[in-house]
Amino acid sequence: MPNRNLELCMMDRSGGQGTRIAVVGCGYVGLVAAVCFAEIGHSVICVDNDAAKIRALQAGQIPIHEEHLAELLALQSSASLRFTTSIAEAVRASDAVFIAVGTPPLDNGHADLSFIEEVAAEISGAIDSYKVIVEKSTVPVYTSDWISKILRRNGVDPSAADVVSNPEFLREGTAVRDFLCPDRIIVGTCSDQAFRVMTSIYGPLLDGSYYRRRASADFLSHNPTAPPLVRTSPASAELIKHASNAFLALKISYVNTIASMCEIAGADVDEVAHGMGLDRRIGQQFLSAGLGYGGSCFPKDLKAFRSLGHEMGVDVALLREVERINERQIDGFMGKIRSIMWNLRNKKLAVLGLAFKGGTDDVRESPAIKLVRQLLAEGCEIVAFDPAAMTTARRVLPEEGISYVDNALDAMNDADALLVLTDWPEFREIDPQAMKVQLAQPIVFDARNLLDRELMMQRGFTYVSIGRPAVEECEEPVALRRRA
Ligand SMILES: NC(=O)C1=CN([C@@H]2O[C@H](COP(=O)(O)OP(=O)(O)OC[C@H]3O[C@@H](n4cnc5c(N)ncnc54)[C@H](O)[C@@H]3O)[C@@H](O)[C@H]2O)C=CC1
Ligand SMILES: O=C(O)[C@H]1O[C@H](OP(=O)(O)OP(=O)(O)OC[C@H]2O[C@@H](n3ccc(=O)[nH]c3=O)[C@H](O)[C@@H]2O)[C@H](O)[C@@H](O)[C@@H]1O
Repeated sequence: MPNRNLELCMMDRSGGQGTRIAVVGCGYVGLVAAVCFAEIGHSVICVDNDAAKIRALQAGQIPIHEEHLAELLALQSSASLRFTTSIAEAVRASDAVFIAVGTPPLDNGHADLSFIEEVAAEISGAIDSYKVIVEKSTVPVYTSDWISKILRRNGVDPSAADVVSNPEFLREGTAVRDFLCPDRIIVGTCSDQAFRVMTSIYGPLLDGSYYRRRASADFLSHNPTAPPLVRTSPASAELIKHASNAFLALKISYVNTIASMCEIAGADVDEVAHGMGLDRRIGQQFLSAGLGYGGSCFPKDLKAFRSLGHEMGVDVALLREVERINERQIDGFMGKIRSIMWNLRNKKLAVLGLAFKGGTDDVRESPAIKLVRQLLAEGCEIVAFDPAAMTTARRVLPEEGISYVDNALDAMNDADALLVLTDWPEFREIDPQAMKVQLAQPIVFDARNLLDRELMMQRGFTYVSIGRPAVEECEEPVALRRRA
């Protein structure tokens, strides 16, 4: 059967001109989207109301740590990608306007949509020809209806703009690859005209031409395949995004519950998760037990989704339980630290990892930051290292009781124990012998099951991880030192 979407997109791209795109919001999503749209052949203008950020971007500096973003930005010409603080200028210069501003949580759990409203109102004033307004930010169902209402209230003729929901599924740390090689592209719209513009924008991915052009690029996944484009109603598209994030969070809380059972049963959660994940209906991904999920999205999106369900009168106790399990992970890990270290006051602890996950400088809702705060409150002395998140961590952590060093081994120097809190792959490469030389006591708490448990056991460490039997040091009694 002919692929109608593909035909449409090939028709649209026959001139090879690309689409004129504006992206509002130069954050983790907006900036990645803007650079990637330019990379696949469009002419992009990216807007932010943070003038310092725009100045940095105009000078070729990337304000976030994201693999491959800088090299991709450097590949774009000033004609294919430019930056401005003016929404009006960007709207006039484009056919599609992507809104990628933040949607942080309000105190009551709902998403704060005031940035979206502000931007929609500003866009309205600049509409001078037909535009597709694309909701890229994660928003509750019916937000696209509200955006349409805002446009109309600000005098935009209904025939002059269509609002489309096109949720984003990229992950920080692998954002470029995720954006360019997505599992699916969701386009929620009732308008055929808007749908044609969207298929044209994603055309180079849908017809595979972009993958052929960049055949050996290391920022693409190995053997990328053209993603399916799924057309839905706007409401379904909005729900797909929230429901996907909630499901992934649910998987993590589920495996963390299984990890607690493994600890009591003397089983190994990594083995259990592997065995479960081989069932294709379950899958291997998002079954890593640990400190729980963090980041700028899962915690806030779960809250927003639950608040929405509650408002709809739907029983969302399942989602509350996912959150409760997640919140308990930090306390559970604190308990493990106490059970080995006894008193925490004046203990010197080396911390590896502050970001909410490996591969990013983002510390928003980072479980590592939450744990460090608790340790500091209990009187520990912390020496921390993170390959990318030290600057962002300094902004949110207290100044007292914590110092930062430039590499992992320096953090361990004379420490009573090592804590691995973020899954940076390079932490896996640290030589256990070198660790042992540095540490005052060979004690390791691995909150991400990153290190090789067998090896740690062979090398005589006291090694505590998640959902795996603890290895108690047995060569000599642990003589925990206290500092004055
Ligand atoms: N961070 C992630 O991995 C993902 C985030 N999302 C969603 O995308 C949205 C954006 O998230 P992030 O990029 O992480 O946020 P962010 O906070 O990194 O970036 C938002 C940007 O919007 C700018 N902004 C705010 N108000 C503005 C205005 N009136 N005019 C122009 N610029 C304005 C801010 O200055 C900031 O640079 C959120 O809804 C989030 O849930 C979706 C998928 C992945
Ligand atoms: O909406 C969003 O913002 C994004 O949220 C997540 O992406 P991200 O938050 O960047 O990172 P993830 O890789 O999903 O990790 C989230 C948290 O879960 C934790 N996690 C992840 C996987 C796992 O198996 N176990 C686990 O504890 C991570 O350490 C991290 O703290 C989703 O994976 C993206 O699809 C989505 O677009």
